[in-house]
Amino acid sequence: MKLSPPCNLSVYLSKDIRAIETAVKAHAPKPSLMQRAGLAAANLASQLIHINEPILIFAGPGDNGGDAFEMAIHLSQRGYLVQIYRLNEETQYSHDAALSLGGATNSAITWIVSHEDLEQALQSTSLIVDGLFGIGLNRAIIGRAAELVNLINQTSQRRSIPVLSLDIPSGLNADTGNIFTHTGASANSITTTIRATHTITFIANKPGLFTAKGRDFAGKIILETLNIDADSFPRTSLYLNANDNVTGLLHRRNHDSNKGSFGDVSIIGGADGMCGAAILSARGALMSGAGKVHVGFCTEQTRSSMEIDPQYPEIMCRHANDIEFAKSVIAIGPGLAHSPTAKKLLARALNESPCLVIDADAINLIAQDIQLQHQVLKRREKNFSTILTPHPLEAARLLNTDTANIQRDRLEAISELTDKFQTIVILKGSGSLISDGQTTFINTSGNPALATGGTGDVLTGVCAALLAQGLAPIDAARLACFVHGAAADALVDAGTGPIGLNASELMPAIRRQLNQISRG
Ligand SMILES: NC(=O)C1=CN([C@@H]2O[C@H](COP(=O)(O)OP(=O)(O)OC[C@H]3O[C@@H](n4cnc5c(N)ncnc54)[C@H](O)[C@@H]3O)[C@@H](O)[C@H]2O)[C@@H](O)CC1
Ligand SMILES: [K+]
Repeated sequence: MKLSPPCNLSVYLSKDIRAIETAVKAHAPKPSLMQRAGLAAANLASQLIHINEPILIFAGPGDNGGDAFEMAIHLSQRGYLVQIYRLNEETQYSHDAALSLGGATNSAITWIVSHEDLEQALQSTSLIVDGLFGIGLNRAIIGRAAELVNLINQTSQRRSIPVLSLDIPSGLNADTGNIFTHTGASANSITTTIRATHTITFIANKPGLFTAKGRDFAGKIILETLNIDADSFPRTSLYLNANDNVTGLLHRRNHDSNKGSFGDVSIIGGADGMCGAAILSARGALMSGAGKVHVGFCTEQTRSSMEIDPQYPEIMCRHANDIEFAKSVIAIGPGLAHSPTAKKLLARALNESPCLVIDADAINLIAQDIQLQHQVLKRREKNFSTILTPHPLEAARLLNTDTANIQRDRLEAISELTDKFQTIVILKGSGSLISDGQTTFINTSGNPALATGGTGDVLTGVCAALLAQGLAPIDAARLACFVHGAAADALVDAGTGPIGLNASELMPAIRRQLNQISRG
């Protein structure tokens, strides 16, 4: 993969961003990063609202507030009616922020002090700017700051006006995408965060904007690298998974092809009463271009529980025992259940299948059985490819913890999973993570329409089909996640969802995405 930082898909933790800031301050101090950030934010605001419209800017006690002052200076020079509300006026500003405050004080800006004036400004403003806290936030927002956050959120919702967050929505953890939480005397947890319509993020993308709660609070994300020289960016092992870096993973097909050119996929699962999950995976594989697709049903009888998939007779139905595990890409788990037969089939797949996707009940069986875990590890020694696709609860089972602990820091969780199992892992959820243990990608497509039964089974089928078409396992996992999410996005844009979108409707849309990408 040709990706080297800085590019608009690179992602950095806040400690790395601090290091970049330090390097820039040493080598290219002028204009200051705060001045550059303020100018970039003013340019964006100018696109969001018309000249002469009022803007209400909230400035916090740190350098995020400094960015806000710089922005205010530019906007007032351009003729906007700028009003600023400062949190914590006795604060000890940094050198840069104090300079910016000085500049703002000498500009034609209205400083709001009283509660009445603030109420009035909230009623009349066309844009709210959140410069309260950035990557320096280190605890939950409480007290007056929390009141302001709630006022901002309520006003923007009631009046349908945009909220532009500077760097990151105040309250969001830039590294994890979680909201800082405070447990008060009543033991009730307080979580307070700005719900932005736009976030202009400075220097580099932060993971917290794209995973966990980030996508719900950041709105549209605009990256401003502030003209920082490429040499100031360290190497990163964290990237976004987006259209720009998945295009090209799936090649245009040669005319001189046959069904053998695109590989065989066999889905192992569909125990009695759970055929649907395996069928959805098989259809997902078929619609994603696999040459031949089998389902091996894991039933207690010797015969397959279904003779045929009536809607897609192309899918060949067998008993799982009749599948040749070494000869096709195997996806095991959807509807597999926990029977002794299921366990035997999983042990066989781990031992024999060079290319394996492990999902659902197969993950749960592995979580409960140390012997199966050893078998997963042995696959690496044999140079076999393996993709594990847990959702947060399955991930928690694999790591002997609970879902909250997985979601607390999803990047840390996926790193533990790749370390423990030495496989490629897709940690599903908002901002799915994909990692091979060396490089981690945060998926940027998808929406809540995917939060319905069966979509995970489809994803498994898509992964398997892409492996069967010869993609490297990490590329298959990345492309599968991207098209799965992009298909849901396209359907929602067309009005099919988010409410009521189902897994079956997703598959034709995935097929369209794959065809677009292979042409692109
Ligand atoms: N350092 C730099 O060179 C640059 C910084 N920039 C901006 O500066 C931001 C980081 O600035 P800072 O490190 O000053 O941090 P912040 O502006 O995020 O705020 C931290 C300040 O708030 C206080 N604080 C933290 N949590 C609090 C809470 N829950 N309630 C009340 N007070 C709390 C801290 O004690 C500190 O004074 C970035 O996000 C970005 O917006 C940009 O100007 C680009 C350059
Ligand atoms: K902010």
